[in-house]
Amino acid sequence: MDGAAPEGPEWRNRTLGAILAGGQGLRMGGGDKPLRLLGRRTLLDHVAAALRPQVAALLLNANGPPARFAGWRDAVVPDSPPSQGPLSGILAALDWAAAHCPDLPWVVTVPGDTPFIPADLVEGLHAARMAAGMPIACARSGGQPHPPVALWPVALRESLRAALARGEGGIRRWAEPLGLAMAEWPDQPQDPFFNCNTPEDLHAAEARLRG
Ligand SMILES: Nc1nc2c(ncn2[C@@H]2O[C@H](COP(=O)(O)OP(=O)(O)OP(=O)(O)O)[C@@H](O)[C@H]2O)c(=O)[nH]1
Repeated sequence: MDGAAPEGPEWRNRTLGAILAGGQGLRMGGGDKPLRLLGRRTLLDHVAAALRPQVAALLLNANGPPARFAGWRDAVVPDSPPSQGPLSGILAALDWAAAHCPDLPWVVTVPGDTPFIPADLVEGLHAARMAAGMPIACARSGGQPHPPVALWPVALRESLRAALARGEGGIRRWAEPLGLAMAEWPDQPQDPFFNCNTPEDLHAAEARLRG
């Protein structure tokens, strides 16, 4: 899809990271879930610290006034309305990559509430889609897929736009017919894709952080 396949760390130079923070966070009590504190840092800071070394550039997909992310040093990119869940954020990231980063044909998305993502996430997703000969790769742990944690070719953005225009909002409903490879990580002793949906999840993550 993107010509010759670079090896190993070179994927970093071909991939944009996008942190998805466009949801309402209702189970957490509403507001910006990624701005909740986990230890001394926000969830967003944890995700960014883990993802930034793996990508050439980073953006934050969030809706509403960007001023609340005042400390965020990279782009804040809203959905193109109407928002239809995480796929709208994925499309916003693909469009931003096409407009601003012509050298980056790939986007990796990670939700802003998933603070323990693996250090080899981007490499593992590229390896999985190449091994399967498929255009998209999604993270899986303990047999459980995590569709918002995935690798997307920028070239698929018109297909995604058309799916959203048809009102097809599910990630797997759109991605599976195109070819969705699974990249597996162990979920033991701890799941790297644990996400914080509720205050109780946040307490569990704090206990995990303390070791
Ligand atoms: N861009 C965008 N992202 C969304 C939207 N809805 C959910 N997401 C993102 O999709 C991922 C998974 O979302 P959930 O945790 O299920 O939803 P949430 O709105 O964050 O939380 P709840 O309201 O508690 O369900 C998170 O990264 C969300 O930020 C949306 O309408 N637009």
